[in-house]
Amino acid sequence: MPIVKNVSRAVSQLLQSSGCGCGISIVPVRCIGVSPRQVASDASFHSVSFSESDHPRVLITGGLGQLGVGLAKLLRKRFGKNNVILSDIRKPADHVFHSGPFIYSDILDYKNLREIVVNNRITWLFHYSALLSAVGEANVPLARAVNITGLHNVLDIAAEHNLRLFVPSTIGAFGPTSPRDPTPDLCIQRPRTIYGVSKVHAELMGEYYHYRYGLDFRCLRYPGIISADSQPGGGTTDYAVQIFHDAIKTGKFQCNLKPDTRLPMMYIDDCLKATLEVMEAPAEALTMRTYNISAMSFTPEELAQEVQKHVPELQVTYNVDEVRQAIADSWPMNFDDSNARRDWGWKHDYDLPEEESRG
Ligand SMILES: NC(=O)C1=CN([C@@H]2O[C@H](COP(=O)(O)OP(=O)(O)OC[C@H]3O[C@@H](n4cnc5c(N)ncnc54)[C@H](O)[C@@H]3O)[C@@H](O)[C@H]2O)C=CC1
Ligand SMILES: CC(=O)[C@H](N)C(=O)O
Repeated sequence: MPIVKNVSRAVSQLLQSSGCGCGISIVPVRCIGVSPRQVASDASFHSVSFSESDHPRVLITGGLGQLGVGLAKLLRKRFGKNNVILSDIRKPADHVFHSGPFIYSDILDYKNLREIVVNNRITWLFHYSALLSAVGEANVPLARAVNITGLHNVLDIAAEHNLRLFVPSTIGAFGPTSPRDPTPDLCIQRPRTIYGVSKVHAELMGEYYHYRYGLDFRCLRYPGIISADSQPGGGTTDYAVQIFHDAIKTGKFQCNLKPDTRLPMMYIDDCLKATLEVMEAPAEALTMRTYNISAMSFTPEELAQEVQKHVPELQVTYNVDEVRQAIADSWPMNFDDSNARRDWGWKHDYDLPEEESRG
């Protein structure tokens, strides 16, 4: 039986790692011989399998965002510090730079990305670069370039060099015409953000490359991720991270979603655990290449109440951002992840207590 810790535990852990000193010590394939860019449409493909006895050599793109540094830490623990390279177009903080290999990589630069993969003998690629939902709506051309053109570069390089490729998708890959409570793996997907459209595109392209070229593509649709020691990158679910920082720093939090907006959420440790597990799952266990994963679902009001148990003086007000609210209202409220649980044994560790899990 998995240990299901309730969200209070997660909240308390989040608050502790945020650095607050209040009473409760809250411190707040197969492979193709040539690139799909060069391949003739009638080409046949052969299989070259990745040697499982070796540690993978890992590259993480977009690794300086909310999730990448934590992923690198987890993977380095498992595969060794020097086998995991973080990359981004931003300058790393000192502690990140000194924690293991870091390299500049712009995913829009195909040749540079290919050079990094070849020179470092990369075998697994975690493609985290993206513009998230809210920032994507504020700059659609850039989001289209990074999320779609960048993905094409990554797919081609992964197929050409026989990489195992992980690309995260999101609850944002669904839209107002999808069933929202719960949302199954296979259903109507007509998102209304460039972010969502680009993620549906990524799911379909990855699956197509899998069937067409034998690319070992693996994809999880993440819920909103909550974390304490990393900042969110401009998404609709950012409030659920910001509340911890504000609770510690100012004791005041202004929420940009309505108090009763229910969205699927997950604690970062569960998210990173699932990511490693699906990458390590034997290929024959995977009946699909894109899976929903789920842990808990809550509203801003419910989360605020939970945080107030630890920081009773926290004042919460609501100032709704219409763009984010419209996005949230079109996203799933609860996620059905039964396929992930059946196929590769997914289990979350952090949850809401039963009686609080539904409004
Ligand atoms: N954080 C969350 O709640 C969720 C995240 N995801 C997905 O997980 C992945 C990682 O998410 P986060 O870390 O939260 O994102 P983030 O927005 O915090 O970080 C994305 C990173 O991509 C980098 N980037 C932007 N343009 C780039 C380029 N041209 N070349 C290379 N890097 C570039 C940015 O510098 C940034 O560090 C994304 O693909 C996101 O869609 C999915 C669902 C939920
Ligand atoms: C759920 C996501 O994909 C992301 N956090 C966002 O809100 O855009």
